[in-house]
Amino acid sequence: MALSEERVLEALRTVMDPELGKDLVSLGMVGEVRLEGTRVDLLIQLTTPACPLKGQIEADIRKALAPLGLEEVRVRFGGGVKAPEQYPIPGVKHVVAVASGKGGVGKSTVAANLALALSREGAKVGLLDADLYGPSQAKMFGLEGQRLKVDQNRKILPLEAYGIRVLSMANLVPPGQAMVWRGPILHGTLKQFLEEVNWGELDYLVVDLPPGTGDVQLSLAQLTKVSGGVIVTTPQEVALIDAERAADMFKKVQVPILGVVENMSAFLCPHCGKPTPIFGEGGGRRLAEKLKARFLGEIPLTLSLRESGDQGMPVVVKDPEGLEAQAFRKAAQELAAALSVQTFIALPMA
Ligand SMILES: Nc1ncnc2c1ncn2[C@@H]1O[C@H](COP(=O)(O)OP(=O)(O)OP(=O)(O)O)[C@@H](O)[C@H]1O
Repeated sequence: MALSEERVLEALRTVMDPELGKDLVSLGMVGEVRLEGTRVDLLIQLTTPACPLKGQIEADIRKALAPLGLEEVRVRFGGGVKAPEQYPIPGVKHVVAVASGKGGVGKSTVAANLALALSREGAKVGLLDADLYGPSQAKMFGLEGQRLKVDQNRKILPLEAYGIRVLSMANLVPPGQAMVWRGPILHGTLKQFLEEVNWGELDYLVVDLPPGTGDVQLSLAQLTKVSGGVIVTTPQEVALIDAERAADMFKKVQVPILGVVENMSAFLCPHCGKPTPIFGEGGGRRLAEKLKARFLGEIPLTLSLRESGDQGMPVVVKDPEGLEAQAFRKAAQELAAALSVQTFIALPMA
């Protein structure tokens, strides 16, 4: 049988997306097939630009096309499969809310580094610091004291740092000014952050929520479609109980839980590298099992992580090859995978 683009497509129907368990053609991932003689050029649109399985997909494509006897197979990847739903913030494909039950478990640190790790995987990312009571992202990104500007349509422009867009309440009010938020004002402020900001085109808008299960969580879910929530906890029993409450809150407002990140899993000694499980072991994984959610990974407790946050350069940027950055990269890939599963499997296809 002569070579044709149809035959190539037929062969691609046998290649499954490993996470989604459906073939590339039915998922709408085959963007372009260009056959010139015995060479073929393919554009594969990934369901998420931070797809951890590119390598495997490419290998499976090559295997499926081998019987056609092509001389050359070129595979390019894009990040543009259209999600089967329209999202209400213009240009923003996914809103991912990061929550914790208890304060001080490192939620903001995890949100910042996850956002940066997603961006390093090739995604366009924004970070909204919705921790209105104690905004810390401006400091974490070295953006303290910078004022926000507006565009020609009078929309707020987020600040840029390390390749992502960051918006924090800390850039709207003078440092040290006490903030008293009452329900309606808080709701209005969050609404403004979501609707009157020129976020541009984003694959992910990561929202750093205040700790606990309060008004902001509720407002966020009312104001926009949240694709999913991430729960940050330490392995400690008390933190786990509160984390479960944060998860319950997501369920109440119908936000699917994408996964659990365990922070401060074990202290890594900066001298000998020996791990010490200061807050216990395995709690995050157990919580994920209980919630029937994905365990996104463990982030160690290290001096370098604490210092990098205080210095205004998160560890994923400061030491991209270090153990901490690797842990965040893995968690970001798991998160991206969880999000494509829930976008393309849980929701009906368009
Ligand atoms: N894995 C870690 N290793 C070392 N230090 C960490 C780690 N995670 C967070 N920290 C440090 O712990 C402190 C609290 O972290 P962070 O502000 O991220 O917590 P939070 O849960 O967002 O707090 P809040 O409840 O105030 O919003 C910070 O000084 C941060 O640098």
